[in-house]
Amino acid sequence: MQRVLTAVQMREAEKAAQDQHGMPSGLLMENAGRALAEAARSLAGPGGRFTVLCGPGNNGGDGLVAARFLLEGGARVVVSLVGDTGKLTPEAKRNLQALEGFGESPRAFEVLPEAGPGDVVVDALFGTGLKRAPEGVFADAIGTVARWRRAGAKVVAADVPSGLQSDTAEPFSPCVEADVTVAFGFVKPAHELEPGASLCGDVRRVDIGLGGESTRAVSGAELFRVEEKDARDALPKRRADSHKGTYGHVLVVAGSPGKTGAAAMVALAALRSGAGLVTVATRAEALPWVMAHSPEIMGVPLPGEGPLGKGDLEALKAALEGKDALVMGPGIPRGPETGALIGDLLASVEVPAVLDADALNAVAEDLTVLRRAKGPVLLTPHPGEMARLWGRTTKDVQAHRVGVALNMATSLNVTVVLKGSRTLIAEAGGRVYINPTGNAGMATGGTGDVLSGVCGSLLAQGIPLPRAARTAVYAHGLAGDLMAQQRGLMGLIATDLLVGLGHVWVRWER
Ligand SMILES: NC(=O)C1=CN([C@@H]2O[C@H](COP(=O)(O)OP(=O)(O)OC[C@H]3O[C@@H](n4cnc5c(N)ncnc54)[C@H](O)[C@@H]3O)[C@@H](O)[C@H]2O)[C@@H](O)CC1
Ligand SMILES: [K+]
Repeated sequence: MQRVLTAVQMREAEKAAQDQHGMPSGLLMENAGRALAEAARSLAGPGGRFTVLCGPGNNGGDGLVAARFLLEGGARVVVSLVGDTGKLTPEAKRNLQALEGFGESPRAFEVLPEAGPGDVVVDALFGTGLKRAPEGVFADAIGTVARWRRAGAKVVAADVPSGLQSDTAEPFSPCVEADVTVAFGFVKPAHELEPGASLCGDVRRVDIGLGGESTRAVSGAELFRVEEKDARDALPKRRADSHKGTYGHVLVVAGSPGKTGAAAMVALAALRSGAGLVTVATRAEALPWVMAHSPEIMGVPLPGEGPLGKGDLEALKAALEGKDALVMGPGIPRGPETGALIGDLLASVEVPAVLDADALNAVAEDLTVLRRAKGPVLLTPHPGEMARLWGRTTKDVQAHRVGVALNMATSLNVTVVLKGSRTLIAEAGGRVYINPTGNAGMATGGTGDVLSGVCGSLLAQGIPLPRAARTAVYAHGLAGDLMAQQRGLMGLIATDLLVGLGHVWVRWER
């Protein structure tokens, strides 16, 4: 799986490469600059000119190396050192001298020739060392890059587009918008999380001699990007001599009059993701409507009326007998006792449980009920539900997605799937996974119900948390990506994902 490193972890990786593998830091910069030059060359039109803007830190040093390689290849190159040249890092200074040895002296960026179609601008102003919003001459330089890009020039960013905060993926104003970003050694949160990811353009990660996955960074949360192989390898093999009992029985507690479709989508997603059997438990008045959606769905009526409460405990415990996973929440009738009911239920059974939608809103009133759970628990909030769980605004959640998901997972000892563009999967104790699949077409009612069904299905088939959650999230997003090719982002609806899941499994079963 691909590691995603923070700025502090990058420095640790650099130090480890020096101490453990004897890599001189100058060689790391040399490798970074050479890869940057290659990327720049790949974007240029015939006869295009290269403009390299270098800042005062090591990011600027990478730009100076790139300029030297471009010159060596015979390209037309102009270089500018932006800011106080007296503050250059020793490594950048050495590369400035080497560049001058090639006969190219940096100029003030204000006097550089305009760039347009066929030309390439190399943005090496700031990388992971950016500390505050770019101002003065730096802001002017970033503004100039934007003007050149509007005129048709391509922009390649060294490591991180300048102005983008590497650890949070939040841009300062102004911020470079790149066509290609060359990520040195490891990808960073800025490349993988929104809104940063959209500002990076096409991200190309290159090895520069940091020692790959063997370099263990220790500080802070461990971040990873979910890879397709990881998700695919988690799937159980369907053996020829297996039967429906081999693949688990999911109990879905979902639906109410007016929301029977939610229960049906959970159940169908579970069936379409390999579970052997799926039973829906819901109020008697809603049950026939849920079951009418598909003959494969089995049902158990919950006696009583109105919101789910403590009076439903015994019926739910009975319904859970012989089941391998529970999915609870989409479309349930919620009342003042629903949170306590969920707490009592989780305290009395050991099956893995997925809580979604109104089950999350119910436990938000008293999160401590989750601490009594006997089995593994997965929460799948969207940002609004997470805001209720955390007692803050949705905006706060979105601004601190990694930290919020990780804190919730660790403090409650559960796995958390925080939905949204680049869904996060956080496990108790410090690991957060970033999912790369999915698209804006999936911002439509019911896609969350489908996800909770896939999660429950994989859990029932014996894939443990948090791996089941990673696999489900990846597959669900990929289903959306494949179906968007047929429906368009505008036309995609939740039940399309049930078809899309089929395409995912075909692709992975090959
Ligand atoms: N860590 C590694 O292993 C490697 C890092 N390399 C490069 O080094 C970069 C990090 O270098 P640095 O730590 O020197 O950081 P940067 O080059 O990103 O920038 C740091 C410099 O900019 C100044 N600065 C920060 N924000 C500013 C602002 N808003 N206005 C004005 N000045 C500001 C700082 O005071 C410092 O002088 C990486 O992004 C990468 O490009 C590469 O050379 C290869 C190896
Ligand atoms: K940069």
